[in-house]
Amino acid sequence: MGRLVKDSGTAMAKSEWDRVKVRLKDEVGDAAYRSWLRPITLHDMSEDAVKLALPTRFMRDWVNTHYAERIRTLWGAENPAIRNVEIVVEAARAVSVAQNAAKASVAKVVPSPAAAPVRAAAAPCAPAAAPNADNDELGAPLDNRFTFKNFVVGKPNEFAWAAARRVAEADQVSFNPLFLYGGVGLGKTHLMHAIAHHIRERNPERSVLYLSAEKFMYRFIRALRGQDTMSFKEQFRSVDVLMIDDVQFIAGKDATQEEFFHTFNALVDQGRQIVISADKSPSDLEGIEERLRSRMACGLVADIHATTYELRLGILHSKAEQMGVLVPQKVMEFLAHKIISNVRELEGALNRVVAHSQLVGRAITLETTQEVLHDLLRASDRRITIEEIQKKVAEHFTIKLAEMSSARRSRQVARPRQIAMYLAKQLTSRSLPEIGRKFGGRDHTTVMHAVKKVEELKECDQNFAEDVELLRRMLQG
Ligand SMILES: Nc1ncnc2c1ncn2[C@@H]1O[C@H](COP(=O)(O)OP(=O)(O)OP(=O)(O)O)[C@@H](O)[C@H]1O
Repeated sequence: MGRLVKDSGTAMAKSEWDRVKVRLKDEVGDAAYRSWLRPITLHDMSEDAVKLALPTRFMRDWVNTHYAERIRTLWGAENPAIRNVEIVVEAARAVSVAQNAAKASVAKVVPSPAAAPVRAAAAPCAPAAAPNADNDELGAPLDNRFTFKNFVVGKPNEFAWAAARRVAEADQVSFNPLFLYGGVGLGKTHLMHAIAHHIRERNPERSVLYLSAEKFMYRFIRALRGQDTMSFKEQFRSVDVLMIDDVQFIAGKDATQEEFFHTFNALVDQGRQIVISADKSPSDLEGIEERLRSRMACGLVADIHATTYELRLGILHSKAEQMGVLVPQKVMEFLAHKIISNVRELEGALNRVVAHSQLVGRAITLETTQEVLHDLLRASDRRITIEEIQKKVAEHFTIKLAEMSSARRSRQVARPRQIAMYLAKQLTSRSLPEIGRKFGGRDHTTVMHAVKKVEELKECDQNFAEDVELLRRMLQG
């Protein structure tokens, strides 16, 4: 790449890129834009070439195959001097975005999905924890995968993530304590481990102690039994950073709370950092003494919200890349639509699909995914009815609802009917014969044909694909 253009050039490139993005969004539609094009960043630019960056190799390859030509043409129209548009993987993006965001403000909005590391293949069901010897005695082992690099940032978790980074990067105590809370499986433990890893890497002489509240209690009870509370106190009060996960566990455990309260105060007084996680905010923690609750709330309280579709998709890309497997975009979108409960389940679903494909030696497709996750999908099915689907599709194409069951075969009604059958297969747990019966008593092979036809059309006709995607979104609320 030639000479780098300086500030004014960069600003110009940015506005050109903004305009190209608007055109692209118009052309490819909202869903594809959000999945593939919005995460692109302008990496750098010379007089005749532009370098764009994406956070994962998978995304880079996808964009290269499907959109690069169009980007080149549109950029050429904006600025004829640009002859070459290159797309690269920028794995470090999460860190730099992270650092900037943490510096600027803990609440700063960052794009999602964030960068994922490019790593060699790993078994889909790799053991969770790789014990970290120096923490083994008193604390709990850290999971080597739970790093900032592997944490995908999106709207629901950006505040907690930025606060965690701030604590991990600060040389002095910033917020004390940092209190992270959120529902099950949304990444609290991941962020806690990431803080511990980061501090240890940057500053190996700082002693970081990470453990669950449950383990804290057991160690305390053991010390009481062994009449060795002095050394217990000493051990806990001499660390630089104390991290207690799932503090809700000590609800109702008065003696443990009392001890924790004193440990907490002793550490804060000495200017040591404390990080706590829980499933609820301090004020909502039942069974925890008021004085402890107010202590826990007096630093920074940051919550992690339920995931969004975009975050789930970003996490799936990141996890697939970490495993070194190629998962079709259709399957990722399907999973991101369907497995909405939490990240742990989403990850579990992806692991199952990948493990199945590797074990039976079959490619991952939408069909195999639906088969493998049959039980999970049924449970998470939001009970969209076939009647609702028929109604919505009929309204969308302005045909009569009765045409869904009629024998008419003209394209004008047959195509919407096929789309409705396809959506019924995708969004409900009804079998093909059941679907057929709801569409005027048609045979299951007709439904199968409709599903296949719609998939083919989605592949080759972008507008059609957008239409179907739009309907799906409307139905899923
Ligand atoms: N933003 C994210 N990016 C990547 N992985 C994530 C993210 N959020 C959660 N995960 C993954 O989801 C799984 C569950 O996360 P974690 O154990 O941190 O949840 P938790 O909030 O501590 O749950 P619990 O309340 O059950 O303790 C982990 O494998 C973690 O790596």
